Amino acid sequence: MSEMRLAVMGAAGRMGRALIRAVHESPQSTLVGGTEAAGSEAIGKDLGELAGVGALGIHVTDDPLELFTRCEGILDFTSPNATAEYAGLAAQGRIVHVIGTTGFGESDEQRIASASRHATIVKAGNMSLGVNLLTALTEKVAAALDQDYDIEIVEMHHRYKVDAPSGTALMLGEAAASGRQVALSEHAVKAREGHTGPRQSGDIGFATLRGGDVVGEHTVVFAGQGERVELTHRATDRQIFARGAVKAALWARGKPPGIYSMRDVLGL
Ligand SMILES: NC(=O)C1=CN([C@@H]2O[C@H](COP(=O)(O)OP(=O)(O)OC[C@H]3O[C@@H](n4cnc5c(N)ncnc54)[C@H](OP(=O)(O)O)[C@@H]3O)[C@@H](O)[C@H]2O)C=CC1
Ligand SMILES: O=C(O)C1=N[C@H](C(=O)O)C[C@H](O)C1
Repeated sequence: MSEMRLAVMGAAGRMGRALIRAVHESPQSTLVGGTEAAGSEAIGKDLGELAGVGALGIHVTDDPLELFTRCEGILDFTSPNATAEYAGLAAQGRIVHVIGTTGFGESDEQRIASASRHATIVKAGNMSLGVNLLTALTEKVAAALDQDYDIEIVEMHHRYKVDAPSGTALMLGEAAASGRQVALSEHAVKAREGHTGPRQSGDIGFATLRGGDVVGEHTVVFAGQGERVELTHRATDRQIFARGAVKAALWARGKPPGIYSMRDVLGL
C-alpha cells in the first residue's frame, strides 16, 4: 500500500513537534503539511526545522481547508475548540482524524460525535501502548476487587498543562467505573478541599499534581484494609504518544466513519 499522507495540527506545539518526527520516521506515512492558528509566529516555518530533523521544504499553514484536500489523515493534539473545528472539516473531507487533545467540554464532545458520521476518528486521552495496557488492567482489577477497595487516581504533569484531571486520568477513571459496572459521572470526586467529611464508599477520586517538566505519570490506587494495590505508568518521552498517533492513523485508513479508541487500535 502507498504511504499514508498525514498532516500535523498545532505543528509548533510540544506534541506537534513530536508528531512531525514520528511521521517523518515512519516508513508507512509521509508528511504533507502542518497547521497553526492564524496569527501564530510559526506560520511559514519549515516543519522539519521546527521538529529538529532538518529542512523538509514543507511549511506551517493557517489554511486547513486547502491542506485537507491533500491529505488522508490529520494528527491533532491542539486545544478543545480547535479540535472541534477540525473535526467538522475532517468530516467534510471524509478523512481520518486522530484526536489526542484533552480537556473537552460537553459541547465539543457533541461536535466531535456529529463529525464522526463522516470522519473516521480515533480519540484517546493517551495514545501510548503502556497507558492503554494500564487502562485494560485497571478495568480488570476494579472488576476483581469489591467496593472495600477505595479507588484513587493520582497524576502528575509538567507546569504548562492546562487541563485537569488529565485525559489519561479520566480514561483510567472510566475503566475503573466500567470494571465496577457503574457510571463514572455518578462516582467521580475530582477535587477535595476543606471539611469534606469521610470518604463515600464507591467514590472514584482524582488528585492532580503539576510541576517542572514531567511528561506524564499516572497511578491507580486500590486501597483496602491492610493492603494496597497500585498500578503505575511513567512516560519519559513524548514520542510514545506520537508513535501511537501514527499507528492509529494507519489502522484507521479505510475503516468506516465512527469514533474508535486506542484500545480498538491496539486490540486490548
Ligand atoms: N492523547 C495523548 O496521548 C496526549 C495528549 N496530549 C494533549 O495534547 C494537547 C496539546 O498538548 P501540548 O502539545 O503539550 O500543548 P502545546 O500548547 O504545546 O501545543 C498545542 C499547539 O496547538 C496550537 N493551536 C492552538 N489552536 C490551534 C488552531 N486553531 N490550529 C492549529 N494549531 C492550534 C497551539 O498554538 P498556540 O500556542 O499559539 O496556542 C500550540 O502550538 C493537550 O490537550 C494535551 O493534553 C498531550 C500528550 C499526549
Ligand atoms: O498534556 C500533556 O502533556 C499530556 N496530556 C495527556 C493527558 O491529559 O492525559 C496525555 C499525557 O499524559 C500527556
